Amino acid sequence: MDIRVPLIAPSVLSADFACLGEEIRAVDKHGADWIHLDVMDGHFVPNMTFGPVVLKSLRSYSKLFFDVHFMIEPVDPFIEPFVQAGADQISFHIEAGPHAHRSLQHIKSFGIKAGIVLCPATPANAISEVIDLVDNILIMTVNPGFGGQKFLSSQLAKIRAIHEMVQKSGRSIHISVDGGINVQTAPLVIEAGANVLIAGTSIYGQPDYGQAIDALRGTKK
Ligand SMILES: O=C(CO)[C@H](O)[C@H](O)COP(=O)(O)O
Ligand SMILES: [Fe+2]
Repeated sequence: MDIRVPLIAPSVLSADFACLGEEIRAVDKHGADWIHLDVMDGHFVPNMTFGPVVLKSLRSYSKLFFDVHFMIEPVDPFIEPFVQAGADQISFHIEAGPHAHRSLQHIKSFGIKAGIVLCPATPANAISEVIDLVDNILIMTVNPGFGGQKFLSSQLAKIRAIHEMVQKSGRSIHISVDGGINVQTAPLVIEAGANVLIAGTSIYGQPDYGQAIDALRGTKK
C-alpha cells in the first residue's frame, strides 16, 4: 500500500443536507475516492444524522465506494439494512459493545468490507484481537459526533502504533483518519501511516471542492 498517495474520502456531515445527492455527485466529479457517510443515533454520540432509507436514495448519485461510519449502539441490527441500502464498507466503534468479533463476521458474511473505529480515549491495542478480520481501521482524531472540531495531535502516536500492527499482520488494511483533517494536519497523519483522509469541513466548507480535494492529496491542478 502506497501511503504517499492517500485516498480522499469527503465526509458528507459538512455537506448541505437539503441536496445531499448533488453534494455527493459534486465530489465524485472532482476526484473523491470514497464517500464517507456518518451514521449517528443520538445515543452513542450526542447527534443524529440518517438511516438506511436515506443511504439507499443517495446510492443513485454515485458509484464511488460508500464508506459508512457507524456511531450507533447497538450495531448488529443495522448491519443488514445498510448492506441492502448499498454500503460498500461498514466500520463501527470498538467501544459500541463487547461483541466486535461477531459484528465483524456479520458484516463480512454479506461480502462487503468491514472496519473498526477507535475513539481518542481508546488505546491501539484494544483492537489487537480483531485485526485479522478488518479491512479498515479508522482512528478518530476528534471525539465523534460533530464536524468542524480541532484535530487532536495526541492521536498521532496511535496512528503510528496501528501502522506498526498492520505491518506486522502482513495484511492489506486501510488506515483511515477522521476529524480535523486539513492541509495542515494531512501531512502529519500521512507521515504517521494513515492512507485514507476523511474530511468534512476542509472539503465541503470550501468554495471549490476540486481544489480542496487536490490540496489534501498534495497535488496541484
Ligand atoms: O465522524 C465524523 C464526526 O464524528 C466526521 O466524519 C468528521 O468529523 C468529519 O468532519 P471534519 O472533517 O469537519 O472534522
Ligand atoms: Fe466519520
